[in-house]
Amino acid sequence: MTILDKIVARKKVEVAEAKIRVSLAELEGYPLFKRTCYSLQESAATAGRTGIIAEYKRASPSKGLINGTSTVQDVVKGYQDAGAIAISVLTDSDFFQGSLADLSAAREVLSIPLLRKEFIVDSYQIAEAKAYGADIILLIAACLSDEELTALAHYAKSLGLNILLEVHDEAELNRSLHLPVDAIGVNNRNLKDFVVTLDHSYSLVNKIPATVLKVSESGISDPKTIRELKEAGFQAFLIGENFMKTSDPAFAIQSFVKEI
Ligand SMILES: O=P(O)(O)OC[C@@H](O)[C@@H](O)c1c[nH]c2ccccc12
Repeated sequence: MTILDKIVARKKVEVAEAKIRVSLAELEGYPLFKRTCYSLQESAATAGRTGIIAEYKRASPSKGLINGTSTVQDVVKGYQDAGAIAISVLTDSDFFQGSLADLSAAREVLSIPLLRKEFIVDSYQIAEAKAYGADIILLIAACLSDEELTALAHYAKSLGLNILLEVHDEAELNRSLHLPVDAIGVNNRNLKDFVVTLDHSYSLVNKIPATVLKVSESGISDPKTIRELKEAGFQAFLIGENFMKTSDPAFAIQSFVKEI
């Protein structure tokens, strides 16, 4: 069993429990459920922004505890001030020490798109994302069938959410090309064995359609890498640990963007 299998198995139990606590009809009545989402593509095209999707990540299965002290609102405000095009907040608790409370706390202080970073296996989680203030959801091709991807993507679009579709290889990309997504992210980290290599980004970038935002995800720690990925055709860069591993992630992103 890979870590991804473990997370997905746990997720199905969590979702079943959540549905008992709060019905879909209740989620649809939450005040944030009605809000109009910010557009990720518009944010990326706004002058003065950096292309960085900056992530609030306390812990991860590959690194353990990354940052146990920096609070979500301080960090995401700092990311926004530094010119991030969007903010990613982990909401998984068991493996990443995140929560939906982190997501809605981030929403309170942000005026740029917010991504619910989650292992989505059920449309209920998409309704939750909307209800807690997300503008973007993540769909991970590695943990969804073609039928699931299609159904989840159409449901997210019906709620006005943006979709970041995550792939790791060409087969996953090919399965995703017909979906109504706003961005395609190439995860440089293999979620099955945690091996990180930027080769995935470089080999897939030209196969991603020009109509979607091209995102390179994970393992980025050097401003020079951003310049090279841009040169190769990427428009956005998902970065978590490199900022979160410092005692002041907001300061870390500010120094980083000066060099890109
Ligand atoms: O911390 P990093 O190496 O900068 O990576 C950030 C982000 O790409 C990573 O957290 C991530 C990418 N895809 C995911 C899917 C689930 C959980 C986490 C992720």
